Amino acid sequence: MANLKVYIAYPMANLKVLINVWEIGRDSNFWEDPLVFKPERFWNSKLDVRGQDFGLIPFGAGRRICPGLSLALRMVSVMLGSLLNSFNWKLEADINDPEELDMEERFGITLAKVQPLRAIPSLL
Ligand code: HEM
Repeated sequence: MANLKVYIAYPMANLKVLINVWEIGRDSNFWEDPLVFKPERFWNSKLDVRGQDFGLIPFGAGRRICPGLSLALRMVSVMLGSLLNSFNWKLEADINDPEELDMEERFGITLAKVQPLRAIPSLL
């Protein structure tokens, strides 16, 4: 289990707890090669993304867990599969090697890339 990275704030006497999900995802005590893009790490993984394993909580956890979780888990694979099956895709600026992608992150409440990822679809 990853160490929970917890921040506590006291705005107007209401206790707020913020969980640093960004840091959990980069914790080398929990993830092997945390900075390497390795989707196959999840192939035989028993991690439960439904708020049970705090090493991976894309939908949050507890009372305020995302209520759209079940819909999202079904729809993301359907949408992504449809897009991949319906079009040819290439990266903007004729980048052929994904290693050349600029993955720099912009600081904010939610994480964004400095250079947006632009993929161009063409008909099959
Ligand atoms: C891949 C897709 C999605 C991801 C990664 C995601 C992630 C999240 C996260 C991290 C939270 C905050 C949970 C917390 O505070 O602990 C949240 C809240 C919420 N999500 Fe999602 N979500 C997704 C899709 C959806 C969909 C499809 C719906 C609705 C159809 C939805 C509706 C909501 C609502 C209403 C909240 C606020 C819940 C509350 O504050 O009590 N989400 N979501």
